[in-house]
Amino acid sequence: MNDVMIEVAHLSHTYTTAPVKKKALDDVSMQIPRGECVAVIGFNGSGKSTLVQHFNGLLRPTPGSVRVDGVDVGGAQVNLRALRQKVGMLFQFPESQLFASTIYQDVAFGPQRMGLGRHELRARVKHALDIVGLPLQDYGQRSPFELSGGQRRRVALAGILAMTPRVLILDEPSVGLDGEGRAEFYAYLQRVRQEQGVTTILVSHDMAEVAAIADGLYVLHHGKLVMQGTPASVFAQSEQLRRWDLAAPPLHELLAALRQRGIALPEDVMSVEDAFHFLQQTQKQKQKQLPDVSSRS
Ligand SMILES: Nc1ncnc2c1ncn2[C@@H]1O[C@H](COP(=O)(O)OP(=O)(O)OP(=O)(O)O)[C@@H](O)[C@H]1O
Repeated sequence: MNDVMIEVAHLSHTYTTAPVKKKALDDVSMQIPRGECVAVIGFNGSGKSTLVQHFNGLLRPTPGSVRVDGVDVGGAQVNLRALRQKVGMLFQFPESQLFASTIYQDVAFGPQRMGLGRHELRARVKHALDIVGLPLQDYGQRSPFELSGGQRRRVALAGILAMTPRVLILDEPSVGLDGEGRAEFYAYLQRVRQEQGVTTILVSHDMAEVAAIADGLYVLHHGKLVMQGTPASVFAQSEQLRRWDLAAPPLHELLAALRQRGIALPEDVMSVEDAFHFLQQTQKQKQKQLPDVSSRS
């Protein structure tokens, strides 16, 4: 099996509907590995949403190409329905798109249109609601409108999971949630990744969030892909990021400042605990190397 889930080659996109033409993507090429969680970051208007809308066929690549699981999504033969089943997309404020009178009906809406039998449909809805922590027996017959914002967003996520996608795109999934709602949402997202091995693409402004969850980052600036790498390697470039109106999370700023002052923290040191452990080990090694003056008399 190919290790690349999404392959973008020389993709550009110009909106022609606005009063002035707008080049939103400019010759972007990238390869998103299968099963990883990656994040697309960049200042407002840098092209993040435009890029990910190419992954499920909402926008067609002209010029350039996008292949999802080996299939050219711009090809004349592409089956858009099958593509959207494979690539689930959670838009910003997805809870505003809930419409059915029960949570069951809402989550069942997508898979119902796939022509599944009643038992398979119910099993899928049950599994999806279990994953997001809203068990069918407790929540299935309730109205989504009785739930908190964070819970409603999880219902929307369950609606996508019930389609068993191989790729999950989340556009600013935590915007508008309070701290607890965010933490809960991300805990369930981690579970989705562990249980279903979906390739996850996150569009986010929240750098601490992406540092905590993503395996890899892609940085867009004025429609161009200007940097890519692990969160540690990208956030180590804090001066460069500032030029693109981005800021590394405070913890990474602190680690970068320590490195600049000569403390040789390895790149995989990503938390206060890691840094503390590393410094403690270094201290111990130094002490071992010192001559033991106490035994001399
Ligand atoms: N439908 C559209 N018609 C015309 N211009 C558009 C359209 N959608 C986006 N744009 C413009 O294309 C550029 C990229 O927009 P896009 O939404 O992809 O950026 P973004 O990085 O996702 O922004 P944000 O962080 O604000 O959501 C922006 O200048 C935007 O104004």
